[in-house]
Formats: sequence, structure tokens, C-alpha cells
Amino acid sequence: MAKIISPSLLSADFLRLGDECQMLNRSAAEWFHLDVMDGVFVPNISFGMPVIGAVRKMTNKVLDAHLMIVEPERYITNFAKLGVDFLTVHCEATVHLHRTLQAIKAEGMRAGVALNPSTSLWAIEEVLPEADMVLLMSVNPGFGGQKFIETTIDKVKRLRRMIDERGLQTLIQIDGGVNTHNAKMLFEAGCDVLVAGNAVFGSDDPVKTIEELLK
Ligand SMILES: O=C(CO)[C@@H](O)[C@H](O)COP(=O)(O)O
Ligand SMILES: [Fe+2]
Repeated sequence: MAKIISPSLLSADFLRLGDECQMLNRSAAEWFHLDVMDGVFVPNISFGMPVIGAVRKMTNKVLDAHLMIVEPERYITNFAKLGVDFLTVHCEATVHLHRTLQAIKAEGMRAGVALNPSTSLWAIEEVLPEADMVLLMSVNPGFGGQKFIETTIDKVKRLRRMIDERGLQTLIQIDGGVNTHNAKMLFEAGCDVLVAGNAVFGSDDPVKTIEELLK
């Protein structure tokens, strides 16, 4: 199992985005998490292609884009051209999920599928072999800095079993309310990738916080 931290740039200081990227480049974080919101799928609007293109110029690390937009299949080619590595779509936002995951991989990216806290794991059972990663939301999507929903821990354990029983290599990512208090327990429950926004960028020493999340 992998053990990766993907800091969410949603909580970064956008006026100092270049410095924030350089700080992450120096850190133990292997991925950059990029939250794209359209104001329709979620009640918030974040950033899109120009910002992701700028971040791509600042790092060689893995760009992990989390699309909180309706009909994400419309923009798969755009994100591929920007150099995104993992493209994650919500199963609630695309009607033909199987086709969408295949289209992401056809563009040379790794395909992720995200589930809202209220969505059952059975929603993705049939497409599990097509997914390189499953993102479990541990808050309702749309905002950083929310409280971790505790029932997600059991969901992680059940997803771990589903993946292992099928002999798959699918990564499990958890997103929302992750901090230095719950990180260890989340890795132990079976997560491969922890997204952390507020815990990293809201701390006095983000580089040290990333190391603590990994401990
Ligand atoms: O996708 C989202 C929110 O919708 C996340 O990636 C948040 O940005 C994580 O922030 P924290 O909960 O860690 O502050
Ligand atoms: Fe996210």
C-alpha cells in the first residue's frame, strides 16, 4: 500500500501561489491536489485551467485534479493537455461513468472516481476495475476546513476489502477534514493517499505538518 500526502491548494495563499508550490516541492508531499468547482455540482467556485497550467510550470510532482463539476467528460482533453496526472470525477456528476473513466485513460491520464459522503460504495462496484483511484469524500464537497465525518472510516475499511478481494491495485484517497490527529488511523484503515488542505496551509510550518501526517 502507498502512503502519500496530497496537499489541497484550495487552502493556499493564492497571492503567493508560486511560493506555496516551491514550499511543497521542498516537502515530503508527493502529489498536489487541485480542487476544481463549478458552482453547480457544489455551492462554490474555485479555479480552473489557467491556474492548473501555472501550477504545472512550478512542479514535476503528481498533479491530482479533483473535478467537482457537472458532466466532467466535457473537459477531459483540456486537463490532459495541461499535464494533469490523475483526473478524478464524481460518480454523481457523470451519467456514463464507465465511458468517462475510459476516456480519461485514453488521454494518457490515470482515472479516479469520487463519492460524496451519502453515496454508497455499490455505486462504483461495477467500474472498480476501470478506476486507478477511488476518492472518498469525508466532508460534503465544496469547501476546505470542514469537520471530518467519522463514518467514513468504516467506508474506507469496506472499500479496502472490496479492492483486495478483487485483487485490484486501485488506490484509496480520502479528502476532507484530514489532520495530524486522524492521519495515522486513516492510513491504518487502508487509505493510500490523504488530501489535506487546512491542516497543511493553516499550520505555522506546513513542511513539518506534512512530515507529521506521514508519521
Ligand atoms: O475537495 C475538497 C473540498 O470539496 C477538499 O480537497 C478540501 O480542499 C480539503 O480541505 P480540508 O478539509 O483538508 O481543509
Ligand atoms: Fe478535493
